[in-house]
Amino acid sequence: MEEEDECPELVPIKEKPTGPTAQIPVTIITGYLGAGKTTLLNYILTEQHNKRIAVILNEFGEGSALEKSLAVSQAGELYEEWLELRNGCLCCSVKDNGLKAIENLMEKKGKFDYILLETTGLADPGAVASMFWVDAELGSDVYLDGIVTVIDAKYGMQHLTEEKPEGLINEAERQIALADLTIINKTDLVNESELVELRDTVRVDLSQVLDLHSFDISDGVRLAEKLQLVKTHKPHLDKSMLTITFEVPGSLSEDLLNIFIQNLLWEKTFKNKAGLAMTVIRLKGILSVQQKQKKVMLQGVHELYELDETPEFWADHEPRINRLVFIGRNLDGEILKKEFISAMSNKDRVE
Ligand SMILES: Nc1nc2c(ncn2[C@@H]2O[C@H](COP(=O)(O)OP(=O)(O)OP(=O)(O)O)[C@@H](O)[C@H]2O)c(=O)[nH]1
Repeated sequence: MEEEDECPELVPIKEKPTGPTAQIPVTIITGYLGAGKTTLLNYILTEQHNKRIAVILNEFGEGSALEKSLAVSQAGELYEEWLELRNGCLCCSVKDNGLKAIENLMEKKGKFDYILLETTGLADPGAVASMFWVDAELGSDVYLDGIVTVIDAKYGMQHLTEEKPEGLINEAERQIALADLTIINKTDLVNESELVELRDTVRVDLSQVLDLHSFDISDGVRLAEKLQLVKTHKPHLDKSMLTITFEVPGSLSEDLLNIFIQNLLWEKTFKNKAGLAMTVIRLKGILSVQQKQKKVMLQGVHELYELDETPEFWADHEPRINRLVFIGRNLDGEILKKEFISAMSNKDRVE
């Protein structure tokens, strides 16, 4: 056949096979803390009915168990299987585990049409992506299809322009620089000129990597080299960013809860032992609120927060336990927990 004449007889292993043995595309979904990655995932999972989609989460540090349950309670049965990639911080050492997790998943559940991998808000997607090209050499079942970066229209500029301490990279910037596709989310929270400003900034950022993409096409440079070009030797974790989680039993007064959250997010009233104000960038919780039969979800991003009843009832004998996750700077878990308990017992005591 004519086509066969044109093809070399031996197909290199890195060529994508087609047909039933085709590799499974992996899309990395990245974006800063609270940008809307999970919201996007839920949307994709709801929209795509005829595909088997596996979702893999790489959550940050100790918060993983709770974050997992938060996502599950949002998406219900859509998720076929949960994988907690142990190290939390994928960008450092989860490399092997990440692929292993995918392989285990496929072993257990059969092949998927698509894999979505949500990184943590503080991840360097370059490190996540690199695990796929390393494995591509070994003839993996999966290949990296693209990196999608979700940007928060309201806080994206702030994240991008944040001055990092010497030697640290700005995660938000890197997430955008490595994106194949950027999605500006939460446009309802900004006006037209704020949106234009962000769009222009992101475009400028993108132009810095457009060369890499074109290089990619003209010279057949693969992702490996592309990543090499944008590789940084700087340490990529901002150690001042901490995750605090704690649990407090009882049912909370909604009024006192609002006061506590506002003091924390708006007034920045609480200080750590060094006297520095605790700054929370991301806040999540599953709470028991007085007079509410259903679990209440707390979601906070910088100064914005919402308390929403979930569809899930507290079971009859289920202990009412409030679980909270705080991600931010200058946080002290002990002090924060003490402040929380004290704020909640201010008037209506925590039962
Ligand atoms: N106003 C508004 N809020 C949104 C939109 N998309 C998401 N949110 C809210 O933003 C908050 C964070 O959304 P998530 O999807 O959990 O963000 P995330 O990027 O997965 O968060 P992390 O994984 O913790 O980094 C939630 O309270 C969402 O309801 C939007 O388009 N408009």
